Amino acid sequence: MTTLEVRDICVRYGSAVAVHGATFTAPSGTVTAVVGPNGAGKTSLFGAVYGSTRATGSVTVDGRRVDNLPAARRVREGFAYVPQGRQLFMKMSVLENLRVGADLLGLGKDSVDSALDRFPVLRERAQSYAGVLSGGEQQMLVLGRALLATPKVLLLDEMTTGLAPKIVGQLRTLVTDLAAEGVTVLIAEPSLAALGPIAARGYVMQRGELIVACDDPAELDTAYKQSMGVVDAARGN
Ligand SMILES: Nc1ncnc2c1ncn2[C@@H]1O[C@H](COP(=O)(O)OP(=O)(O)OP(=O)(O)O)[C@@H](O)[C@H]1O
Repeated sequence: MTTLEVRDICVRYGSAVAVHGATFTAPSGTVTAVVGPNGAGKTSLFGAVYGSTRATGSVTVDGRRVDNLPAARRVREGFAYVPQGRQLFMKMSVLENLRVGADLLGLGKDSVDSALDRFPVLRERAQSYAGVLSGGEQQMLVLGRALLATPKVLLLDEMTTGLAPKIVGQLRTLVTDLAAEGVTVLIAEPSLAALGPIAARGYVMQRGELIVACDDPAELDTAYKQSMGVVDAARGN
């Protein structure tokens, strides 16, 4: 069981501060949400946790510091990241995309078979180019690739953007299942509506800071709307 502890993360791009002293905890077996508008700093924060974005502060998994490790080493420590924008090899087949991912991670054929077991639609389309898949199928392929190494900590950046409600429902079920299997899931979305009820807890991010922490999805939704000025802070509706 993996608890992720993130303390005092700062990300700077030149003189601009994108993340300012972000501190949070993500326990295993739960989905922890980070919600905030575009430009709030969610992607920069996730990059800092995964190790692909230069940052200061500490990242600890089950008491072990990993912030001194580059992203490639954090992958070996059980981190996986699904970035925004589905970065796939569009002119390679589904199978080739998974095989390349497995090769990069030094994993065998079994890992590819397990990924295809989890996503039957990808098995059906194994020989299709990634570029001809629907948006939902592409997102499943990116997720399948991220799951090849059976991660302990899974970072999902705007997983549902632009997808049909049916696909969003399937992805929510998958994420809930992964958390139930003990994966520490961290998910960034511009609003809670996309997540539905799957996040047991979460944080509101605004202008580079985590401004509210909530242990309850309804509370998080209200806090987010209040932070955006959508509801009256005093009345909470
Ligand atoms: N590589 C970069 N160089 C300079 N500034 C950047 C870079 N990446 C992000 N920023 C800036 O940092 C701030 C936070 O961006 P970030 O992408 O982390 O936010 P976000 O909440 O993920 O937004 P979005 O949902 O639009 O991706 C923004 O002002 C953005 O313009």
